[in-house]
Amino acid sequence: MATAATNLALVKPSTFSVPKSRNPSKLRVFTLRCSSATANAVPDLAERPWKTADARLVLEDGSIWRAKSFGASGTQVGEVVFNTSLTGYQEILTDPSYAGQFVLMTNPHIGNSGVNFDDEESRQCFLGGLVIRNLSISTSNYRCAETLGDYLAERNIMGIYDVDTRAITRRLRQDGSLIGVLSTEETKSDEELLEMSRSWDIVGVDLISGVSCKSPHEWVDKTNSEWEFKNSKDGEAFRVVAYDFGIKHNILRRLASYGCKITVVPSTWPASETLKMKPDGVLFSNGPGDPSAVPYAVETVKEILGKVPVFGICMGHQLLGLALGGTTFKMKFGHHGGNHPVRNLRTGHVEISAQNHNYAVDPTSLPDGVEVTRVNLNDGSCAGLAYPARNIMSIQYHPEASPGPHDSDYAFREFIALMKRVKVNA
Ligand SMILES: NC(=O)CC[C@H](N)C(=O)O
Repeated sequence: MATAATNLALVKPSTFSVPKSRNPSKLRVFTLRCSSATANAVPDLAERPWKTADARLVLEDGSIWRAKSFGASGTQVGEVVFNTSLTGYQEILTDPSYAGQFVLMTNPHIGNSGVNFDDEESRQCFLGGLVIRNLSISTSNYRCAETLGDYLAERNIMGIYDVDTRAITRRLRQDGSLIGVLSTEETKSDEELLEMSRSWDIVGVDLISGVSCKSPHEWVDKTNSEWEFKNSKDGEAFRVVAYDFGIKHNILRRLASYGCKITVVPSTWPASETLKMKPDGVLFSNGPGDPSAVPYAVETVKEILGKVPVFGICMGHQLLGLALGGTTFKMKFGHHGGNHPVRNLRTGHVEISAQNHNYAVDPTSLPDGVEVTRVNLNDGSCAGLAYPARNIMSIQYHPEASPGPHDSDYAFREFIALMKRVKVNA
């Protein structure tokens, strides 16, 4: 069993799965403000100068949420998760780890700063859709290139607003993540959408292959460096191979800012090819979905471990946990937001971190020699691992933030120090 760096008791959260047998006797419809009685009292709905509800979010628990659509139209199924970040919706929209999910923002006012060309975290939006309380009626920011609605429509991503996001969040906290269907298609009945939500699942699905790059390439940042937060480079360049399981650009930017030259490789890139490149270190990136659904990636990680220093971030951390012989489990509703307190058990310091994950490593399943270096202070779950004898380090959250506070940036410095130590002693 893994050891904690201090005496702080580690919590082994119990496995949670959404009961598929929910079968409410009747469907419940929720609307915001305008009940059907009030709507009927208005003589001519078509004459209204504002938009009326034209979309539904149907959850697998039988609740139906009437809403207004923006962005793309159509019908889409996904897992609903809530994100507590106050800002940074563009980075959230382009985080590939959200593939297969609808992101519900708990901040009630979204869209006021529009979107720009520099804050993209990947080549496209991979998430299933966006659920918000209030879509800003005006967009005002000197970096703004486009409104949020136009941006989503061009990328064929559905959004809904004027929906009670607080009520849905409370439901998710109580019952756990739920599968839902977003639809603007009036021809589809509530029952049909409910059936869709109940016959779809995200567990056990390989979502990485749909978001990873297709061929290896050198990382060259095209972002205006004005937005980069700087640090003094070490003066020494380290060569890093970064496995793209759905990598966020800011991981690459932050590593480059510490002087690393990075080759990004696809998720299926053989370990033998990576080792032939003789890197100083290997990074296993964040990525969407269930880590136990990608055994090929676990095998790749296994073949690299112990041969070169490695750093795992989020999905990368989970794959490392599996490669070391541990297990992962699905959390009740996961961690998504920029305000998660984490304690570094080596230093005792608390950092406020950016997180986005639904799975976690069970620390009690790990072999001796593996150290739990960090815990999430909200629920005691494992937030970081190290295996010093094999030059392994990993964290369950996002040191690159984007969006979020920069408290955890020092993790990149730790990786640089690890590569340096191994290089000097080689
Ligand atoms: N950000 C990530 O890498 C997410 C990890 C994993 N897909 C999860 O949901 O737990």
